[in-house]
Amino acid sequence: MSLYPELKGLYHLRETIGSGGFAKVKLAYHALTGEKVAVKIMDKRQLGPELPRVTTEIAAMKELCHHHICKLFQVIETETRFYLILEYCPEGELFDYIVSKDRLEEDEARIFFRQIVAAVAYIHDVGFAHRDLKPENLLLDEEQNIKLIDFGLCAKPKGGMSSYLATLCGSPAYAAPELIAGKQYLGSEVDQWSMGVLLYALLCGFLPFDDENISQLYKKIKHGTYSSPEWLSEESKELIAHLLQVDPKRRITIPDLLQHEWLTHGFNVPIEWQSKYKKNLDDDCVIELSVHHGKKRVDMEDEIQEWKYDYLTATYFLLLEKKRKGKPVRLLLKPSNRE
Ligand SMILES: CN(C)C[C@H]1CC[C@H](N2C(=O)NCc3cnc4ccc(-c5cc(Cl)c(O)c(Cl)c5)cc4c32)CC1
Repeated sequence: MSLYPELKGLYHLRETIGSGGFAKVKLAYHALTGEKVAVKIMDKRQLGPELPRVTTEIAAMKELCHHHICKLFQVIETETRFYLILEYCPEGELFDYIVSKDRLEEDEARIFFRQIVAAVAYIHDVGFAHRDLKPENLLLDEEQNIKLIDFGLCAKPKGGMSSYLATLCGSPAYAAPELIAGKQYLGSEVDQWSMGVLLYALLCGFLPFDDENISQLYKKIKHGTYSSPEWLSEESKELIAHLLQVDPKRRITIPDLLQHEWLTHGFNVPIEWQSKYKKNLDDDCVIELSVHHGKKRVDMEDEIQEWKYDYLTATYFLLLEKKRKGKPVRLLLKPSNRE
C-alpha cells in the first residue's frame, strides 16, 4: 500500500532529503527518464493559514524559467496534499558550502554572486520580487551552479513592481530597514538589500547584522551599522555599502549592479542575466515524446505547449535536462523497474 498513491508509476520515491517549514522534501526518480527530482510534499491540513503561500509559490514558479532558478516540473494536488516536482540540486545549500569553507575568496564569491544577480534580475524583469533571499534558499546543482528556491514569499503586486507591498515577511537578519519599520516598500529594493547581506555573508562567513536580541538586531538594521573585516577589498566594501543603503532610493539598482566593476572584474562583460532556456520547443525532445505517445509531431507540440505542469510537462523538461547533460534523449520504453 503506497503512502503516496498519486505518484505510483510516475515517480519512485527515495529518502527524505530535507524539510522546508511546512514541507517535506524527498528524492525521487522520474520513471520515464530515470532522472532524479526533488518532491516537495505539503499536507494541506498542516498548512492552515500558510496555504496562500503555496498557491503563491506555484503560480510564481510556473512563470519562472531560468537556469539559476530551481525549475518546477509538475504540480499534483489532491484533497489533502500538494506535491511539487522540482529540479534536484545534489550539492545542497550554499549556506552549508560557505560554512564548510569559513568564507569564500573574492573570485569564488564573485562567480556565485553573478549568478544570484542574474536570477534576481530575471525575476524582477518578469515582475516578481523574491523577498526572502538568503543562503538557505540558494542551492547548488551538480556543477555548483546556483539554483534559487522557495518562492512562498515572492510577490507580483498588481500594477507591476511600482506598487507597494505592505506585508512584513522574510527572515529578519536579511530584512531591509523599511521592511523592519513596517513602512510601505518596493519588492525590488528589498531584494537589493538582501543581496547586500548575501554578498557580505559570502565574503565574511558571518552576517553584517546579527544580535541574539531581536530589538538590538532591528536597531542595527535600521541604522545600517555593520563592520567591514580587514580582508575585504576596497571594491567589495564599496559594492556592499552601495547595496546596504538604509535609504532604498540610494541603493544600487539592478541595471547598475549588472555592470559594477567588482562584478565584471576578470569577466569584462556585463552579467548575461536573461534565461538560457530556449523559447521554442526542442525538436529531439518533441520527436521522442511523439514516438513514445504514438502521436503526430504537431499534435505533440500543441499538447506540450499547453504547459499544464502535468506528467507531460515534467517529462519534456527532464528530457531537455538529459540533452543538456549530454545523455541520450530517450524515454525508458517501459517505466524503469526501480521500485
Ligand atoms: C530553507 N531550507 C531549510 C529549505 C531546504 C529544503 C530542502 C532542500 N534540499 C535539501 O535539504 N537537500 C538536497 C536538496 C536537493 N534538491 C532540492 C531541490 C529543491 C528543493 C526545494 C525547492 C523549493 Cl522551490 C522549495 O520551496 C523547497 Cl522548500 C525546497 C530542495 C532541495 C534540497 C534545502 C533547502
